[in-house]
Amino acid sequence: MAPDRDDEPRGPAPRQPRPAPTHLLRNLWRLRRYLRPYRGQLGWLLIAAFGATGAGIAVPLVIRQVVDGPIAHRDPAGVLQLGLLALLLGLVEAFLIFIRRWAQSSSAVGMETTIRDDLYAHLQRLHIGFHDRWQSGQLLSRVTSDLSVIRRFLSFGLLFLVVNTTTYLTVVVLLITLHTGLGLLVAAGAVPLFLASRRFTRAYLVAARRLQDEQGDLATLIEESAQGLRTVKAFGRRPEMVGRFATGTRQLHDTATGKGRLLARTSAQFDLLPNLTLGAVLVAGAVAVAHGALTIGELVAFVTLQLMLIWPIESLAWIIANAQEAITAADRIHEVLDTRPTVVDRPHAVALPAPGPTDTGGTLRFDGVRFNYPTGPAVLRGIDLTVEPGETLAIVGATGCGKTTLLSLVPRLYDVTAGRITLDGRDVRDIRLDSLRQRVGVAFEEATLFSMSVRENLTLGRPEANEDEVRAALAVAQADFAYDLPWGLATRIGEQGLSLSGGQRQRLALARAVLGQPRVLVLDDPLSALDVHTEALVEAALDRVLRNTTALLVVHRPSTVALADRVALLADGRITAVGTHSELLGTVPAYRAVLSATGDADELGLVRS
Ligand SMILES: Nc1ncnc2c1ncn2[C@@H]1O[C@H](COP(=O)(O)OP(=O)(O)OP(=O)(O)O)[C@@H](O)[C@H]1O
Repeated sequence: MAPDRDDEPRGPAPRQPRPAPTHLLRNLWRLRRYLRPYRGQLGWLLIAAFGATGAGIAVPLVIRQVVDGPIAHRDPAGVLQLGLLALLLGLVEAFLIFIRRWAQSSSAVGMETTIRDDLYAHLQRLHIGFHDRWQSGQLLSRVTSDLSVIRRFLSFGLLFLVVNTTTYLTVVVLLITLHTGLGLLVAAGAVPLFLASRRFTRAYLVAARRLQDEQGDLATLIEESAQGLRTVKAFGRRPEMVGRFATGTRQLHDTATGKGRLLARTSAQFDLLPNLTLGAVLVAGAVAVAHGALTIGELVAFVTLQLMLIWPIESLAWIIANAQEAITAADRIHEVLDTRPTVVDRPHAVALPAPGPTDTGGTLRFDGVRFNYPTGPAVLRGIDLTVEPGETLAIVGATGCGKTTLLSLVPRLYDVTAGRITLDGRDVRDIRLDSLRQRVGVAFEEATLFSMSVRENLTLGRPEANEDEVRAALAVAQADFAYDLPWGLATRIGEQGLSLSGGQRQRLALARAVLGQPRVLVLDDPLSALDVHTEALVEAALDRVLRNTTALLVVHRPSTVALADRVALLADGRITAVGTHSELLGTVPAYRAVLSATGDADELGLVRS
């Protein structure tokens, strides 16, 4: 529904103003494309469903024949004949129900899988800005519980809606044919049914959406506390977290109870109605039989047929509830599917030629680059900077001045708001994203590892890397410890790499960045978690890699500045000074102030000498 929501404020789950029900229905309708591959199966499903219903409806008509014919005329052979026909109809009904259920389950699960795959692929395509704003629990609940709701509706709710409505209309028409007055009495029951359904639909829609949103909030809370478990325990905040969770579950409980009560109230009304009309029909039917306006066989057939209306009417509340949940779930899913990725290939974007073995880094240039996050003030207000091929440029600046942001623009995790960044003279937006990201190796301060093997983590961006390249990358990052893990590089590391130390994670992330010698390296304080000794070893090894690579390096510690050929000072969204470390140390007091705030005087002196 919302086409692109980049302008929305950052915050908890993006919540939508309540859209009109017709608008919501459209989102459910749009999912019909997922039904297309199952057209054949669905055709069989409908034929089987209608056939089974037809066989069921025919049984009371056979009963009428039995009562008014062979039984009235004491003809045992006729009873046997019609009895066998009723049995046959019963068998046909059972067989068709089996076919329906079989077609139903395989097509519904298939559709759910396809939508889930599409949703996940779309989430991967979406820009970082989208993920900044959306709680992961809200995404998780969409990919899991919302899709299950839709599957339930497509496999049961929708089918029963069609079959039960058809059954209802067919039976009512048959009842009117059998006896107009009694038939119209039954048909009149549709009016209160319609009014109650309308009221229920409106209220249930709101409750269903609220429950789904709250489930998403709770999933976020679980995910956050699982990830931050160490912090929570270390600060002794367990009771608070348990309290927060209890508040969330209480809220969810109240909404679910309210929703359940709404359904129970309406179901009771729907249960009452067919029984009231049945009572009225029995009394009026007996009178009609007494006056000879109806045969006993017709009354038996009438009542048996009327009994067939009980399930369609009683199940109506459940079907409406299921449909409302599916409508809101489809709406929530389209909130994601309708968000267009903003960082995409431009129409004429080109792939860069494959780098040769003797290639060195390319020229990286920032040209009047400005950037602000959608909801914040300008972070970068006009950056002009050139990093020559093979040069290493360190970015130094006070905390929060925009160093990480500046680095994120190179592999296009975000796009510049104004100005441009070029690689060998070509705007990075004119380079195909996959090609650009192959050329640019990245390691951020927060080393993100996935719950897969060490090797898979290392070769994430370069699955084709061979054993020697992996070994070389691990050597640069001083991460040979990976070979000593229980299963070597095949060792599966826990979620977020939590089974490793911070320094080990950081070294693996650095190895991943340098794997395959990318032309441009973007490193955000890549050595911050290392001890002084390991840092020195990594620096020595990294120094060799950096000679052939254009590198942009965020540096907090003076010791890491040693890796850089030149340093740029970032302040107030601009580059206020560029030079060698010793030049800036001698001539720019702001530079010295920033570095002395992060490193000790000895370190400063060490680098100066
Ligand atoms: N995803 C985001 N959405 C909105 N604002 C953000 C986002 N990420 C960072 N910011 C803001 O942008 C500014 C620059 O952040 P950035 O992380 O680039 O600074 P930094 O210089 O790398 O900080 P540090 O040295 O502490 O790592 C900060 O004011 C921060 O609050």
